[in-house]
Amino acid sequence: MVVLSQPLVENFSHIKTCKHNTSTDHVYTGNIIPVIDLLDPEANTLIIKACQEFGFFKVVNHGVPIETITKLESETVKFFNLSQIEKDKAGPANPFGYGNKRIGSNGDVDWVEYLLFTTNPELTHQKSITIPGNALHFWALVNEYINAVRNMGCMVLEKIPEGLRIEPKNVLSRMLRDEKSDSCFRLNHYPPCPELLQALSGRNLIGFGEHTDPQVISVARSNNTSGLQISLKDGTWLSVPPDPFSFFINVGDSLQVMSNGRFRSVRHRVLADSLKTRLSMIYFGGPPLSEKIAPLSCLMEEPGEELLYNEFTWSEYKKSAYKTRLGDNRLSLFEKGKKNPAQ
Ligand SMILES: C=C1C[C@]23C[C@@]1(O)CC[C@H]2[C@@]12CC[C@H](O)[C@@](C)(C(=O)O1)[C@H]2[C@@H]3C(=O)O
Ligand SMILES: O=C(O)CCC(=O)C(=O)O
Ligand SMILES: [Fe+2]
Repeated sequence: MVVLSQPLVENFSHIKTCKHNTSTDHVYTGNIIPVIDLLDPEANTLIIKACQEFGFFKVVNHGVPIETITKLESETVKFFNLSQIEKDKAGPANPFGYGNKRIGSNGDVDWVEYLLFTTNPELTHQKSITIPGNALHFWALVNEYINAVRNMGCMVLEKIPEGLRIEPKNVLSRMLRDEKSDSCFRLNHYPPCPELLQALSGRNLIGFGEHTDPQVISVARSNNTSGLQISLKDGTWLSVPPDPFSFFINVGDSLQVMSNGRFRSVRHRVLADSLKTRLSMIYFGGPPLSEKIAPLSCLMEEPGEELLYNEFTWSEYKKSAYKTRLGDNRLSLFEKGKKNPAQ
Protein backbone atom coordinates (compact mmCIF):
# COMPACT_ATOMS: atom_id res chain seq x y z
CA MET A 1 0.00 0.00 0.00
CA VAL A 2 1.27 3.49 -0.80
CA VAL A 3 1.41 5.68 2.29
CA LEU A 4 1.34 9.35 1.46
CA SER A 5 3.18 11.92 3.42
CA GLN A 6 1.10 14.94 4.40
CA PRO A 7 3.13 17.45 2.30
CA LEU A 8 2.17 15.68 -0.96
CA VAL A 9 -1.51 16.05 -0.12
CA GLU A 10 -0.90 19.69 0.77
CA ASN A 11 0.78 20.24 -2.62
CA PHE A 12 -2.53 19.38 -4.23
CA SER A 13 -4.63 21.36 -1.80
CA HIS A 14 -5.54 23.94 -4.48
CA ILE A 15 -7.24 21.24 -6.58
CA LYS A 16 -10.95 20.86 -5.87
CA THR A 17 -12.46 17.76 -4.31
CA CYS A 18 -16.01 16.73 -3.60
CA LYS A 19 -17.61 14.36 -1.13
CA HIS A 20 -19.26 11.31 -2.59
CA ASN A 21 -22.30 9.33 -1.56
CA THR A 22 -23.60 11.87 0.91
CA SER A 23 -27.10 13.27 0.98
CA THR A 24 -25.88 16.74 -0.05
CA ASP A 25 -23.88 15.47 -3.01
CA HIS A 26 -25.97 12.50 -4.04
CA VAL A 27 -25.10 10.61 -7.17
CA TYR A 28 -27.93 8.94 -9.06
CA THR A 29 -26.86 5.87 -11.02
CA GLY A 30 -30.00 4.85 -12.96
CA ASN A 31 -29.75 4.73 -16.75
CA ILE A 32 -32.05 7.59 -17.69
CA ILE A 33 -29.99 9.58 -20.20
CA PRO A 34 -31.98 10.02 -23.43
CA VAL A 35 -30.45 8.25 -26.43
CA ILE A 36 -31.30 9.83 -29.78
CA ASP A 37 -30.95 7.80 -32.95
CA LEU A 38 -30.46 10.41 -35.68
CA LEU A 39 -32.05 8.01 -38.20
CA ASP A 40 -35.22 7.69 -36.12
CA PRO A 41 -38.14 9.70 -37.62
CA GLU A 42 -39.12 10.61 -34.03
CA ALA A 43 -35.65 12.10 -33.31
CA ASN A 44 -36.94 15.69 -33.57
CA THR A 45 -39.52 15.41 -30.79
CA LEU A 46 -37.18 13.31 -28.64
CA ILE A 47 -34.44 15.97 -28.93
CA ILE A 48 -36.86 18.71 -27.83
CA LYS A 49 -37.93 16.62 -24.84
CA ALA A 50 -34.31 15.88 -23.88
CA CYS A 51 -33.33 19.58 -24.15
CA GLN A 52 -36.23 20.46 -21.82
CA GLU A 53 -35.74 17.67 -19.27
CA PHE A 54 -31.95 17.29 -19.10
CA GLY A 55 -30.28 19.74 -21.48
CA PHE A 56 -28.22 16.70 -22.34
CA PHE A 57 -28.50 13.57 -24.49
CA LYS A 58 -26.51 10.90 -26.28
CA VAL A 59 -26.53 10.63 -30.08
CA VAL A 60 -26.13 7.36 -31.98
CA ASN A 61 -26.15 6.75 -35.75
CA HIS A 62 -24.48 10.15 -35.97
CA GLY A 63 -22.66 9.58 -39.28
CA VAL A 64 -19.23 10.79 -38.05
CA PRO A 65 -16.69 8.29 -39.47
CA ILE A 66 -14.89 6.31 -36.75
CA GLU A 67 -11.56 6.91 -38.56
CA THR A 68 -11.99 10.69 -38.16
CA ILE A 69 -12.32 10.12 -34.42
CA THR A 70 -9.56 7.54 -33.92
CA LYS A 71 -6.99 9.37 -36.04
CA LEU A 72 -7.36 12.52 -33.94
CA GLU A 73 -7.49 10.51 -30.73
CA SER A 74 -4.16 8.83 -31.43
CA GLU A 75 -2.43 12.14 -32.32
CA THR A 76 -3.87 13.64 -29.13
CA VAL A 77 -2.54 10.77 -27.03
CA LYS A 78 0.88 11.32 -28.63
CA PHE A 79 0.73 15.02 -27.71
CA PHE A 80 -0.20 14.45 -24.06
CA ASN A 81 2.52 11.75 -23.78
CA LEU A 82 5.20 14.31 -24.67
CA SER A 83 7.45 15.66 -21.92
CA GLN A 84 6.18 18.64 -19.93
CA ILE A 85 8.81 20.85 -21.61
CA GLU A 86 7.51 19.92 -25.08
CA LYS A 87 3.83 20.38 -24.13
CA ASP A 88 4.55 23.76 -22.56
CA LYS A 89 5.73 24.95 -25.99
CA ALA A 90 2.04 24.98 -27.01
CA GLY A 91 1.10 27.07 -23.97
CA PRO A 92 0.13 28.93 -21.94
CA ALA A 93 -3.60 28.87 -22.65
CA ASN A 94 -4.65 32.53 -22.64
CA PRO A 95 -7.25 31.46 -23.49
CA PHE A 96 -6.07 29.31 -26.44
CA GLY A 97 -3.20 26.84 -26.40
CA TYR A 98 -1.96 24.22 -23.92
CA GLY A 99 -3.11 24.52 -20.33
CA ASN A 100 -2.21 22.44 -17.29
CA LYS A 101 -4.56 22.41 -14.26
CA ARG A 102 -5.46 26.10 -14.54
CA ILE A 103 -8.82 26.59 -16.26
CA GLY A 104 -9.60 30.12 -17.42
CA SER A 105 -7.86 33.05 -15.76
CA ASN A 106 -9.83 33.52 -12.56
CA GLY A 107 -8.23 31.00 -10.21
CA ASP A 108 -9.82 27.66 -11.16
CA VAL A 109 -7.44 24.73 -10.75
CA ASP A 110 -8.48 21.16 -11.55
CA TRP A 111 -6.92 17.78 -12.37
CA VAL A 112 -6.78 18.19 -16.16
CA GLU A 113 -4.43 19.27 -18.93
CA TYR A 114 -5.82 20.43 -22.25
CA LEU A 115 -5.45 22.03 -25.65
CA LEU A 116 -7.98 24.75 -26.43
CA PHE A 117 -8.46 26.21 -29.92
CA THR A 118 -10.80 28.71 -31.54
CA THR A 119 -12.49 28.03 -34.87
CA ASN A 120 -13.05 31.78 -35.39
CA PRO A 121 -10.83 32.80 -38.34
CA GLU A 122 -10.92 36.42 -37.11
CA LEU A 123 -9.06 35.53 -33.91
CA THR A 124 -5.53 35.23 -35.09
CA HIS A 125 -3.66 34.62 -31.80
CA GLN A 126 -4.06 30.87 -32.35
CA LYS A 127 -1.47 30.99 -35.14
CA SER A 128 1.19 31.26 -32.44
CA ILE A 129 0.35 27.86 -30.89
CA THR A 130 3.34 25.58 -31.48
CA ILE A 131 2.39 21.92 -31.73
CA PRO A 132 5.60 19.86 -31.47
CA GLY A 133 6.11 17.16 -34.14
CA ASN A 134 4.08 17.05 -37.35
CA ALA A 135 1.96 20.13 -36.70
CA LEU A 136 0.44 20.25 -40.20
CA HIS A 137 -0.82 16.68 -39.82
CA PHE A 138 -2.24 17.49 -36.40
CA TRP A 139 -4.10 20.62 -37.66
CA ALA A 140 -5.46 18.65 -40.64
CA LEU A 141 -6.93 16.02 -38.31
CA VAL A 142 -8.37 18.69 -35.99
CA ASN A 143 -10.04 20.42 -38.96
CA GLU A 144 -11.43 17.15 -40.35
CA TYR A 145 -12.87 16.31 -36.92
CA ILE A 146 -14.35 19.77 -36.33
CA ASN A 147 -16.03 19.79 -39.76
CA ALA A 148 -17.59 16.39 -39.11
CA VAL A 149 -18.91 17.20 -35.62
CA ARG A 150 -20.08 20.68 -36.65
CA ASN A 151 -22.18 19.10 -39.41
CA MET A 152 -23.61 16.58 -37.00
CA GLY A 153 -24.31 19.30 -34.39
CA CYS A 154 -26.12 21.31 -37.08
CA MET A 155 -28.22 18.28 -38.01
CA VAL A 156 -29.20 17.99 -34.35
CA LEU A 157 -30.04 21.72 -34.14
CA GLU A 158 -32.13 21.51 -37.33
CA LYS A 159 -34.32 18.83 -35.74
CA ILE A 160 -35.53 21.36 -33.15
CA PRO A 161 -37.44 23.70 -35.58
CA GLU A 162 -38.53 20.59 -37.48
CA GLY A 163 -40.09 19.14 -34.30
CA LEU A 164 -41.67 22.49 -33.41
CA ARG A 165 -42.91 22.89 -37.03
CA ILE A 166 -41.29 26.29 -37.42
CA GLU A 167 -39.35 27.92 -40.26
CA PRO A 168 -36.60 28.51 -41.16
CA LYS A 169 -35.05 25.13 -40.45
CA ASN A 170 -31.63 26.76 -39.92
CA VAL A 171 -32.75 29.28 -37.27
CA LEU A 172 -30.17 27.79 -34.84
CA SER A 173 -27.71 25.91 -37.06
CA ARG A 174 -26.92 28.99 -39.18
CA MET A 175 -24.96 30.42 -36.22
CA LEU A 176 -22.57 27.44 -36.21
CA ARG A 177 -22.36 27.34 -40.02
CA ASP A 178 -21.61 31.07 -40.28
CA GLU A 179 -18.03 31.61 -41.44
CA LYS A 180 -17.62 34.01 -38.52
CA SER A 181 -19.01 31.51 -36.00
CA ASP A 182 -17.09 31.97 -32.74
CA SER A 183 -16.84 28.31 -31.79
CA CYS A 184 -14.04 26.54 -29.97
CA PHE A 185 -12.60 23.08 -29.63
CA ARG A 186 -11.02 21.44 -26.61
CA LEU A 187 -8.98 18.29 -26.07
CA ASN A 188 -8.97 17.35 -22.36
CA HIS A 189 -6.61 14.82 -20.78
CA TYR A 190 -7.30 13.62 -17.24
CA PRO A 191 -4.37 11.57 -15.92
CA PRO A 192 -5.13 8.96 -13.24
CA CYS A 193 -3.92 9.80 -9.77
CA PRO A 194 -3.98 6.67 -7.57
CA GLU A 195 -1.85 7.92 -4.67
CA LEU A 196 -3.77 11.15 -4.29
CA LEU A 197 -7.17 9.53 -4.54
CA GLN A 198 -6.18 7.08 -1.84
CA ALA A 199 -5.12 9.94 0.40
CA LEU A 200 -8.41 11.75 -0.06
CA SER A 201 -10.42 9.12 1.77
CA GLY A 202 -14.14 9.59 1.20
CA ARG A 203 -13.60 12.33 -1.37
CA ASN A 204 -13.27 12.54 -5.14
CA LEU A 205 -10.76 14.63 -6.98
CA ILE A 206 -12.37 17.03 -9.44
CA GLY A 207 -11.06 16.67 -13.01
CA PHE A 208 -13.11 19.58 -14.38
CA GLY A 209 -15.17 21.64 -11.95
CA GLU A 210 -18.92 22.05 -12.27
CA HIS A 211 -20.09 24.61 -14.82
CA THR A 212 -22.37 25.26 -17.76
CA ASP A 213 -21.04 25.83 -21.28
CA PRO A 214 -21.72 29.38 -22.54
CA GLN A 215 -22.26 28.55 -26.25
CA VAL A 216 -25.31 27.19 -28.13
CA ILE A 217 -24.49 23.47 -27.96
CA SER A 218 -21.44 21.39 -27.12
CA VAL A 219 -20.72 18.13 -28.92
CA ALA A 220 -18.56 15.84 -26.78
CA ARG A 221 -16.88 12.50 -27.27
CA SER A 222 -14.67 10.66 -24.78
CA ASN A 223 -12.67 7.46 -24.56
CA ASN A 224 -14.05 4.60 -22.49
CA THR A 225 -13.25 6.16 -19.08
CA SER A 226 -16.09 7.38 -16.88
CA GLY A 227 -16.05 10.61 -14.87
CA LEU A 228 -18.56 12.92 -16.55
CA GLN A 229 -21.56 13.80 -14.37
CA ILE A 230 -24.55 16.00 -15.15
CA SER A 231 -26.74 17.81 -12.67
CA LEU A 232 -30.43 16.90 -12.81
CA LYS A 233 -33.27 19.38 -12.19
CA ASP A 234 -33.37 18.43 -8.49
CA GLY A 235 -29.62 19.03 -8.10
CA THR A 236 -28.71 15.34 -8.01
CA TRP A 237 -25.55 14.38 -9.90
CA LEU A 238 -25.96 11.67 -12.54
CA SER A 239 -22.91 9.71 -13.72
CA VAL A 240 -22.80 9.38 -17.50
CA PRO A 241 -21.60 5.91 -18.63
CA PRO A 242 -18.83 6.47 -21.20
CA ASP A 243 -19.43 5.42 -24.81
CA PRO A 244 -16.57 6.09 -27.22
CA PHE A 245 -18.78 5.32 -30.25
CA SER A 246 -21.41 7.96 -29.48
CA PHE A 247 -21.54 11.70 -28.97
CA PHE A 248 -23.03 13.62 -26.06
CA ILE A 249 -24.78 16.94 -26.64
CA ASN A 250 -25.00 19.67 -23.96
CA VAL A 251 -27.42 22.57 -24.24
CA GLY A 252 -25.39 25.75 -23.59
CA ASP A 253 -26.35 29.07 -21.99
CA SER A 254 -27.10 30.76 -25.35
CA LEU A 255 -29.69 28.13 -26.30
CA GLN A 256 -31.27 28.44 -22.85
CA VAL A 257 -31.70 32.18 -23.47
CA MET A 258 -32.97 31.78 -27.05
CA SER A 259 -35.63 29.36 -25.80
CA ASN A 260 -36.47 31.71 -22.88
CA GLY A 261 -35.50 29.02 -20.37
CA ARG A 262 -37.44 26.22 -22.05
CA PHE A 263 -34.21 24.34 -22.82
CA ARG A 264 -31.83 23.78 -19.93
CA SER A 265 -28.16 24.71 -20.03
CA VAL A 266 -26.89 21.63 -18.21
CA ARG A 267 -24.48 21.89 -15.30
CA HIS A 268 -21.81 19.24 -15.52
CA ARG A 269 -18.43 18.24 -14.08
CA VAL A 270 -15.79 15.54 -14.42
CA LEU A 271 -14.38 13.44 -11.56
CA ALA A 272 -10.84 12.10 -11.89
CA ASP A 273 -10.36 8.33 -12.05
CA SER A 274 -7.88 6.62 -9.77
CA LEU A 275 -6.55 4.25 -12.43
CA LYS A 276 -7.72 5.17 -15.91
CA THR A 277 -6.86 8.09 -18.17
CA ARG A 278 -9.82 10.02 -19.55
CA LEU A 279 -9.56 11.79 -22.88
CA SER A 280 -12.36 13.98 -24.18
CA MET A 281 -12.82 16.07 -27.33
CA ILE A 282 -15.44 18.80 -27.25
CA TYR A 283 -16.67 21.13 -29.96
CA PHE A 284 -18.42 24.21 -28.49
CA GLY A 285 -20.72 25.57 -31.21
CA GLY A 286 -21.05 29.33 -30.77
CA PRO A 287 -22.58 32.25 -32.69
CA PRO A 288 -20.66 35.01 -34.52
CA LEU A 289 -19.46 37.68 -32.06
CA SER A 290 -22.03 40.22 -33.32
CA GLU A 291 -25.01 37.82 -32.99
CA LYS A 292 -27.89 39.07 -30.86
CA ILE A 293 -28.78 36.47 -28.21
CA ALA A 294 -32.40 36.97 -27.17
CA PRO A 295 -35.47 34.81 -26.55
CA LEU A 296 -37.12 33.80 -29.84
CA SER A 297 -40.89 33.55 -29.59
CA CYS A 298 -40.91 30.57 -31.97
CA LEU A 299 -38.81 28.53 -29.51
CA MET A 300 -40.84 29.41 -26.41
CA GLU A 301 -43.27 27.04 -24.79
CA GLU A 302 -45.99 29.74 -24.83
CA PRO A 303 -45.52 32.43 -27.51
CA GLY A 304 -45.79 35.84 -25.83
CA GLU A 305 -44.64 34.59 -22.44
CA GLU A 306 -42.72 36.97 -20.16
CA LEU A 307 -39.09 37.41 -21.28
CA LEU A 308 -36.60 36.10 -18.72
CA TYR A 309 -33.46 37.69 -20.14
CA ASN A 310 -32.18 41.05 -21.35
CA GLU A 311 -30.91 41.11 -24.89
CA PHE A 312 -27.14 40.89 -25.41
CA THR A 313 -24.64 40.05 -28.12
CA TRP A 314 -22.49 36.94 -27.96
CA SER A 315 -19.45 39.23 -27.74
CA GLU A 316 -20.93 40.93 -24.62
CA TYR A 317 -21.77 37.58 -23.03
CA LYS A 318 -18.34 36.14 -23.72
CA LYS A 319 -16.61 39.18 -22.28
CA SER A 320 -18.67 38.91 -19.11
CA ALA A 321 -18.34 35.08 -18.92
CA TYR A 322 -14.56 35.19 -19.12
CA LYS A 323 -14.52 37.37 -15.97
CA THR A 324 -16.35 34.66 -13.99
CA ARG A 325 -15.16 31.59 -12.10
CA LEU A 326 -15.97 28.22 -13.66
CA GLY A 327 -18.84 27.36 -11.29
CA ASP A 328 -20.53 30.78 -11.37
CA ASN A 329 -24.03 31.28 -12.73
CA ARG A 330 -23.00 33.46 -15.66
CA LEU A 331 -26.53 33.95 -16.96
CA SER A 332 -27.90 35.42 -13.74
CA LEU A 333 -26.25 38.76 -14.66
CA PHE A 334 -28.40 38.92 -17.79
CA GLU A 335 -31.76 38.07 -16.19
CA LYS A 336 -34.53 40.66 -16.60
CA GLY A 337 -34.43 43.28 -13.92
CA LYS A 338 -30.63 43.19 -13.74
CA LYS A 339 -28.48 45.81 -15.43
CA ASN A 340 -26.59 44.40 -18.42
CA PRO A 341 -22.98 44.17 -17.11
CA ALA A 342 -21.62 44.92 -20.60
CA GLN A 343 -23.22 48.39 -20.62
C1 LIG B 1 -13.24 29.81 -15.81
C2 LIG B 1 -13.47 29.91 -17.10
C3 LIG B 1 -13.00 28.89 -18.11
C4 LIG B 1 -13.91 29.18 -19.29
C5 LIG B 1 -13.91 30.69 -19.24
C6 LIG B 1 -14.27 30.95 -17.79
O1 LIG B 1 -13.95 32.24 -17.33
C7 LIG B 1 -15.80 30.68 -17.63
C8 LIG B 1 -16.32 29.70 -18.72
C9 LIG B 1 -15.33 28.55 -18.99
C10 LIG B 1 -15.68 27.71 -20.22
C11 LIG B 1 -16.51 26.44 -19.90
C12 LIG B 1 -16.82 25.71 -21.23
C13 LIG B 1 -15.60 25.60 -22.14
O2 LIG B 1 -14.71 24.59 -21.64
C14 LIG B 1 -14.83 26.95 -22.23
C15 LIG B 1 -13.74 26.89 -23.29
C16 LIG B 1 -15.81 28.06 -22.47
O3 LIG B 1 -16.13 28.57 -23.53
O4 LIG B 1 -16.30 28.51 -21.27
C17 LIG B 1 -14.36 27.33 -20.84
C18 LIG B 1 -13.51 28.61 -20.67
C19 LIG B 1 -12.02 28.34 -20.76
O5 LIG B 1 -11.54 27.24 -20.40
O6 LIG B 1 -11.29 29.27 -21.15
O1 LIG C 1 -14.19 16.15 -20.31
C1 LIG C 1 -15.40 16.21 -20.42
O2 LIG C 1 -16.07 15.26 -20.78
C2 LIG C 1 -16.15 17.51 -20.13
C3 LIG C 1 -15.25 18.74 -20.10
C4 LIG C 1 -16.04 20.00 -20.15
O3 LIG C 1 -17.14 20.06 -19.64
C5 LIG C 1 -15.52 21.18 -20.84
O4 LIG C 1 -14.38 21.10 -21.38
O5 LIG C 1 -16.23 22.22 -20.90
FE1 LIG D 1 -18.25 21.86 -20.21
